[in-house]
Amino acid sequence: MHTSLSALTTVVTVLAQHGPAEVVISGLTLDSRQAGPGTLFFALRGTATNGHQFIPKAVAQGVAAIVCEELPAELDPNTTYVQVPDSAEAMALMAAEFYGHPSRKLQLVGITGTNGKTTCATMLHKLFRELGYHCGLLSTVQNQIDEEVIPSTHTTPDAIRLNELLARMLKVGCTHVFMEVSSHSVVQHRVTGLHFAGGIFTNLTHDHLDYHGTFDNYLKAKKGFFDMLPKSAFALTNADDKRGAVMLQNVRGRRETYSLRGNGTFRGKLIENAVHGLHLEVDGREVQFRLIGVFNAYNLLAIYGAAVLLGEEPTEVLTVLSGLTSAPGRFEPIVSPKSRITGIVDYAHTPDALENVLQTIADIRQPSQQVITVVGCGGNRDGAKRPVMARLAAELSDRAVLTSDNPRFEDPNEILAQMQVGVPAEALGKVLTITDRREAIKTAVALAGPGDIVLVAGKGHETYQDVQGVKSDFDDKHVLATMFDLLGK
Ligand SMILES: CC(=O)N[C@H]1[C@@H](OP(=O)(O)OP(=O)(O)OC[C@H]2O[C@@H](n3ccc(=O)[nH]c3=O)[C@H](O)[C@@H]2O)O[C@H](CO)[C@@H](O)[C@@H]1O[C@H](C)C(=O)N[C@@H](C)C(=O)N[C@H](CCC(=O)O)C(=O)O
Ligand SMILES: Nc1ncnc2c1ncn2[C@@H]1O[C@H](COP(=O)(O)OP(=O)(O)OP(=O)(O)O)[C@@H](O)[C@H]1O
Ligand SMILES: N[C@H](CCC[C@H](N)C(=O)O)C(=O)O
Ligand SMILES: [Mg+2]
Repeated sequence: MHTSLSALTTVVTVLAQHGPAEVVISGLTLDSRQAGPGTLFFALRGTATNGHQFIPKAVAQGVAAIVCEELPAELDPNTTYVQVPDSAEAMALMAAEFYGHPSRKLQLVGITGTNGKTTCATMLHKLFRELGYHCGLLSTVQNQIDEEVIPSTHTTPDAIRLNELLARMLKVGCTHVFMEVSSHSVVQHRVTGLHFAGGIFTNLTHDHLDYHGTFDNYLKAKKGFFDMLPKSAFALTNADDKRGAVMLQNVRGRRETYSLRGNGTFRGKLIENAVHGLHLEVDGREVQFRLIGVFNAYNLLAIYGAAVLLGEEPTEVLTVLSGLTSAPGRFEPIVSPKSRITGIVDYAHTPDALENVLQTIADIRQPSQQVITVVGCGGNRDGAKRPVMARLAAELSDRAVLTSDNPRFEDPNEILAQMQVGVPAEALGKVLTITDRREAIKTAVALAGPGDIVLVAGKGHETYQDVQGVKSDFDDKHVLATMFDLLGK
């Protein structure tokens, strides 16, 4: 792929330009370590470091051009420098142009919200595959082109990777793409310049306050996605969420809502939430689904609403949707062979998700079943979640084992100390703290009697534990199965 630099600079505000005017660009990068001859290097102001300091390195590696906010004191005469007001924004706009605006030729649907993005995106992808379409998926668990799996490193990729993936999807004949839009991606301009056919809002609760500073900023980031939807797009929001209505304020897209309380465009009514699945009435039709939990009733309504807004036939959508399972690591059961202990692996890593999952278990359990919860909180992430999640685990379970979940560059025992602060005095007796996650799961399984429930929360589909930047193999599902076996359960 080749484009002239001048074709790319037409889509951004250029404050100043130095060096050769006519340059051929054969690739884009935001990382000097990937920069080489023919590439256009974007110097981004990061949170850990400043990409501008790597400009000399990129020049030494022979890049064709540089986009930056500040020009270096010394300019290399053979390199073109383009000064812009915002490198991240320019990168997104230029990446969309470089890859030929694939989003304009696809039905691109973005999903934002604190919880439920992966569930909705993955199930929409499965649904549209079953309906006979070629389609793409961009999600926390993995990216997909039809059934081809492309590993993902972020919930929402950076703007270059994003446009590159969309272009690949378009090239192989995809018509629809379902993607998660994280709050980080909105603030960092990863989705700027994309053309969406629709946006979905799931809910907004506590997460990522370390990054956004305040809840209001977090809301603004999510709202920023709805604000960029074009007039032709649908803006589908959860009418039952406190922030659902805010998301629709002043949007250009068509305003649509879903609700379990009877006041949405798409209406659901909960008939039964049982261990074998949800029984719902959706727009007057009774349907049995395989997913469990009231929170999943919301996800199912959002998926159904989006599919109908994309032009699909409601009855057909419900028929297919009723047979689908959720995304990997979302309320995934694994039953021990002898003692029939139900292990549940779930990606609940926010207070709201943990509360919902524990409430769901409370709704479907038999009185004789004890609930034992294993949970930790990630390092280098929002610290304010820690005491709240420990409190919820202690209050809503019969026993809780607090443990580690990707400590990253933090001391795991310090994270655990912050969690313990949240455990109410009267619940201290039922809470254990075991730093090693494998030992914690083993202890929970050892504590479980026949028929009991062991919830292992926080990591879901993840297959690693990140300690000091080193990711070692760790899979909650696998560890649970191993412990069932080891302990003869
Ligand atoms: C906090 C955050 O979002 N950070 C993202 C951000 O990195 P950063 O701002 O820290 O970058 P930096 O390390 O300061 O570097 C600044 C610039 O210098 C460049 N650089 C750096 C070193 C070098 O030798 N040469 C060089 O050119 C870097 O490539 C970068 O362009 O930009 C990078 C490039 O796009 C991302 O990879 C990185 O994601 C980090 C790894 C991350 O963990 N992000 C998480 C928090 C995240 O984005 N999560 C969301 C939401 C999760 C969810 O709830 O689902 C997601 O969408 O995944
Ligand atoms: N609609 C919902 N409301 C509240 N909690 C939910 C909802 N859907 C899923 N959850 C809970 O949140 C967890 C994460 O769900 P999911 O992966 O779909 O969310 P996400 O928004 O993609 O998360 P992330 O921000 O990590 O990408 C699930 O394992 C479940 O515990
Ligand atoms: N997308 C979320 C995932 C958190 C998952 C949890 N296992 C952790 O590592 O904190 C984040 O990056 O904050
Ligand atoms: Mg996700």
